[in-house]
Amino acid sequence: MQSPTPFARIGTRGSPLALKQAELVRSRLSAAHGVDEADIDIEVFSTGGDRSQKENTTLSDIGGKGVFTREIDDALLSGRIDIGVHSSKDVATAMPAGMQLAAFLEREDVRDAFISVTVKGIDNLPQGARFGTSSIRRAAQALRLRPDLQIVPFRGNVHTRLQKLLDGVADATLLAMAGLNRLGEGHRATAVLEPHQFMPAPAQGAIGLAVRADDSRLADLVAKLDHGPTHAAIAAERAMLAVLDGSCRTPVGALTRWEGDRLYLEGEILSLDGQSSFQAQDSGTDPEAIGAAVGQALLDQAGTDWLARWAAT
Ligand SMILES: NCc1[nH]cc(CCC(=O)O)c1CC(=O)O
Repeated sequence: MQSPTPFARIGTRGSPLALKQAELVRSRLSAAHGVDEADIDIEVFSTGGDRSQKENTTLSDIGGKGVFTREIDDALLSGRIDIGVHSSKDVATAMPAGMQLAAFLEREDVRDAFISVTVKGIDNLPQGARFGTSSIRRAAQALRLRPDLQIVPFRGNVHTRLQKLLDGVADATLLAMAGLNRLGEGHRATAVLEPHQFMPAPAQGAIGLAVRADDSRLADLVAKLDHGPTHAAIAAERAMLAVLDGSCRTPVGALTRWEGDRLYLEGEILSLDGQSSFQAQDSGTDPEAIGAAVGQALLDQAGTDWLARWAAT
């Protein structure tokens, strides 16, 4: 039911995971501000990333930056909605002028899950097994351990991918634990992967709230939902990604942890076949500075022409 004068209008994609996340944000907003959930509208948008799901395209094919957010960004900037709810890992580092990721809910499990209906782990896959993923990061990480694997394109929402496994389209896949948990499907994980071997995507597992940069009412509204440690970690990971071009054409992993007040960031870039990789790490108290330093250290090792040599075309 659309309220005539909603307290806030939330914009989201329409996948089951995106809707769950939007509903979570609505319930948090309602609790934080003492308003009825019925006074918070959820508006669903189809993004370019959603429309290309049926094709055998990788995310780098469909243009990368902003492909899962553009329609929601436009609605935010035009004032049709007040808050864009995103999986932060799908948000390009270069955001449109006039908007910002202002708040982050507490992060879910950052790790990737290995899922198979036939084997217990990646080591148990038979020679030349079909590994379903359209993520160049996950493909590179899997190929690093198992260069014999045959990577097969695997798109669609979480349930579609789980069904494809049951249908035998691939022998195994990787999915974010965060998405599985939010959908109540965490039990589908065959194994949770060690996050240094399978470093998560920068900002994986964190719901981000985008608002218009000039709107202080909205900034205050979402500030109550912000989880400080998550916000700082995402800032560091995204700052690292920004130095590394910020596109999804290159396999990039990031992992943060706290030791007291000190934030540690580890970063990794891989060649598409996973046979070359570079790692760097730094720590400190300024998230943006840590991220920039790790990104630069990775670039220094890989050489300035790394993107041309390693990027998906
Ligand atoms: N690109 C799709 C996407 N975007 C965010 C998540 C998972 C949830 C999250 O990272 O917050 C997923 C699915 C997946 O990678 O398994």
